[in-house]
Amino acid sequence: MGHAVRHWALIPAAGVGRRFGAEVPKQYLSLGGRPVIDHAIAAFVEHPGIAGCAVVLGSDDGWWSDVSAYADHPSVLRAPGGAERCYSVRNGLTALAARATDDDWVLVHDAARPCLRRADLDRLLDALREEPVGALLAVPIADTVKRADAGQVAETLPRTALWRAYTPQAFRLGLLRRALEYAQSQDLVVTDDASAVELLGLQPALIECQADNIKITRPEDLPLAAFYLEQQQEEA
Ligand SMILES: Nc1ccn([C@@H]2O[C@H](COP(=O)(O)OP(=O)(O)OP(=O)(O)O)[C@@H](O)[C@H]2O)c(=O)n1
Ligand SMILES: C[C@](O)(CO)[C@H](O)COP(=O)(O)O
Repeated sequence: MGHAVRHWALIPAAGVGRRFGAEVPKQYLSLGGRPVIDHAIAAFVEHPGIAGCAVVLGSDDGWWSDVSAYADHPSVLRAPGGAERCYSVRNGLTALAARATDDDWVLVHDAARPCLRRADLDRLLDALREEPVGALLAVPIADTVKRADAGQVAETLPRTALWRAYTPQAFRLGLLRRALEYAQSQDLVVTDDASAVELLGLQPALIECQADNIKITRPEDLPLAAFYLEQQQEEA
C-alpha cells in the first residue's frame, strides 16, 4: 500500500536581522506577549494537517532554548543554519528527510512572518491538490511601479503581472532539494524557494493571501505586526 503524502513546515530562523538592527535577531523580539518566531510556528503546530516542523537555527543562537515555548516540543525538529536563507532551507530539508519522504510537501515559512492567517494557510494547502509543481502565497502589487535608471524613471511597468512573494512556499521535499542543489551548483543565492524551483524551468502557482502576512524586516514592521495581530484577534 502507498504511503499517504504528508505536509511539513520548515521555519528558517537563522538570520541575524541586519536591516532591523536590534541587538536580538528580530525573530526573538517580543510581539503580543510571545516571541515573533512562536507566532510563526504556532500556525503550523496548531494545524491538524501538518505532520511536524523543522526550525533552522543559527550556530550562535543563544535565544531559542530560553524564549521559545516550542523549544522542547516533540513535533519540532532543529536544524543548523547556513550563511544564506537558501542554505538554511537546504539544512532544514535534510533534517526533515529523517521523517518525511521525497513526495511529502514542505511548507517553508519565514520565522519573521508572525501574522499568517489560518484561512490563508488552508487556501495554500487546498491549492496543492491541483498544483503539481507547488505554490506560494503572494499579494498583487497595489502601487504603480517604475523601473529606474540612475535615479530617473526609465519606464512604468504594467503592474497587473507583478506580485509580492510571501511565505509559506510549498514544494515536494525532493523537488525543492533538487532545485536548491541546482541553484547552489550555479553559484546562485536565491532569496526565496520558488526562485530555485523556477531555475528548473518550472512555474509555481501564486495563491493570493491577505496583505497582513508581512515579514518583519525593518523596525517599523514590528508595531505594524502587533496591530495586524490585534485586528485578527478582534475578527476571530
Ligand atoms: N542565513 C539565513 C538568513 C535568513 N534566514 C531566515 O530567513 C527568513 C527571512 O529572511 P530575512 O528577512 O532576510 O532575515 P534576516 O536575514 O535575519 O534579515 P537581514 O537580511 O535584514 O539580515 C528569516 O526568518 C531569517 O531568520 C535563515 O534562516 N538563514
Ligand atoms: C522568502 C521571502 O520572505 C519572500 O518574500 C524573502 O525573499 C526573504 O528575503 P528578502 O531578502 O527579505 O527578500
